[in-house]
Amino acid sequence: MSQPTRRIDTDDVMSGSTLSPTAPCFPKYKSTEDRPAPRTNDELTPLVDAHIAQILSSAAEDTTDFAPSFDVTKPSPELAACIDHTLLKPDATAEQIKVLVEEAVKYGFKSCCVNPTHIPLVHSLLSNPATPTAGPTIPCSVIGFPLGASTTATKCYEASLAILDGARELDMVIPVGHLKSRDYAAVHADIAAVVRAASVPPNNTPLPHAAANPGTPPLSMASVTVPVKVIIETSMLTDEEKIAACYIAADAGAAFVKTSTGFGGGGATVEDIRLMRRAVAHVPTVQVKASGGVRNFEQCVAVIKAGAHRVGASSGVAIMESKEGSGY
Ligand SMILES: O=C[C@H](O)COP(=O)(O)O
Repeated sequence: MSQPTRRIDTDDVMSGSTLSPTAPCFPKYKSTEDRPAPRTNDELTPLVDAHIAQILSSAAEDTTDFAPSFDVTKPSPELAACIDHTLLKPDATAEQIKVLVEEAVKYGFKSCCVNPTHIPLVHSLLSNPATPTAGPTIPCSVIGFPLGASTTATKCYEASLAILDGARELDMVIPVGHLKSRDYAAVHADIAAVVRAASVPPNNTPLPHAAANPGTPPLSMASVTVPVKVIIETSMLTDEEKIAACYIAADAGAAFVKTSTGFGGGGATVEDIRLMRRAVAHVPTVQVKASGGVRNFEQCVAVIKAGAHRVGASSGVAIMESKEGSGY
């Protein structure tokens, strides 16, 4: 069943016509031609079904390991650069977020992945000249987390604010129920809208609250395109639904498909990573992120060999230090 037409359209939020005066910072399209055409269920369903059939028909052949471009026999800076150092618990304190940032800087993790409310703190700590930097760690914000069940317009607003606060990657959760209802158009529209919100054109005016946060990046001076990782919550899906979600995410402009929130009763498995890698292989720019339950070095290497380009983990330090003689 298709979702009914919304009273407040996502594009109204994005164009600032609904939420003025705070919304003018949101992306504006120069013309209607700039907007990607929405996908309909009539259009998407046969494409998704054909993709499911194709991927499942050859799944048994898929046992090959990936050969990462770096040595995975021991922890290394290259491994650290694949890890999103994550703290998403609802009771995370500012002190714990500071420790997360210190650890990320020490090991050179790719990002600090936090809830949006902590992005200003993470950004200001990472951009503080007094913080010694071991690597290019960036702030990463989750969106619609952990249920994915907020409206598309809400996710867009949350994404835009997170970017203004300094987020440079976004991990959004899909509307899982819509996927399971086979309302692929609703899932596609949800992802595509957040991807558009994450592409901020030049000459945007920062929100007043952003201006009040020291260290807020000068979005008014430059455009920024923030990669969007799409969390499909594999623990709730059949293999067919995982493939459908990956196909839709890739079509809607995702940079990554990501397994799990870590709050949905399951996490990353080698089998799911192999399946997701294959399900997005037709769009070579789309990568795979393993997250949820990756607790040590061996598990981390296993998902990387299965095809994960990125690993999200609250156990980043244990991953780097759990191997005997790791040197960390
Ligand atoms: O998105 C990342 C996950 O929340 C991390 O889950 P984890 O705590 O099991 O490592």
